[in-house]
Amino acid sequence: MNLHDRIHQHFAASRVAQQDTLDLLAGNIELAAQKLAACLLTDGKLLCCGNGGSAAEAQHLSSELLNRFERERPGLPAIALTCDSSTLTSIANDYSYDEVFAKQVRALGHGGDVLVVYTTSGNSRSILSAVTSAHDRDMSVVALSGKDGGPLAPLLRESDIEIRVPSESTARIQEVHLLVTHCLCDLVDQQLFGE
Ligand SMILES: O=C(CO)[C@@H](O)[C@H](O)[C@H](O)[C@H](O)COP(=O)(O)O
Ligand SMILES: [Zn+2]
Repeated sequence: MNLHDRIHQHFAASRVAQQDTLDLLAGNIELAAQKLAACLLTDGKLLCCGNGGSAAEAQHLSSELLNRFERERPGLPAIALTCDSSTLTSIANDYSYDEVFAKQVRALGHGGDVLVVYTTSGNSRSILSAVTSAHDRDMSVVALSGKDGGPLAPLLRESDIEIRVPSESTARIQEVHLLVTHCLCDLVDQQLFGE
């Protein structure tokens, strides 16, 4: 296939992944936005994490909340657990990489906070540990995932929300995660600050 055709193929596949996700998961996205707004309205905060491209997505969400999304409004409390290299390297060095987010969740998380995890596979052990720590702290979880949900899916509780993008492609899942993230930001602003 030539380069031009490959570009068309990428855009077409991304559109399909977006539409499939809308058809399947609009209700879950709405529920997740309601959970995040309820958390923020009761003085809770969001802790966000992911690996690789998903680390960038976690930081994208926290920065839209801490700073602003599309309108002028006060900053909202969200922390990306992916940013402090001293903390990340020391936890990985002294314990294991699997603990890099979980230890921060145990230190920073309180009941009523929400952990937002991004993982395209549901396989990343650092994410599984973070979810277990969040449950230990009486936090609930919003999981943006994909593929078959991996071992993350059965770990989630009834009160958690999974937004599992129906695709097998890491790149496509990440692209849809970003769109879902922007939806969540807009729906949070709408619930907290109105039109
Ligand atoms: O961005 C990409 C590929 O698009 C990669 O960096 C990818 O995020 C990394 O391989 C991650 O470690 C994958 O983790 P996960 O999504 O399976 O939890
Ligand atoms: Zn990527």
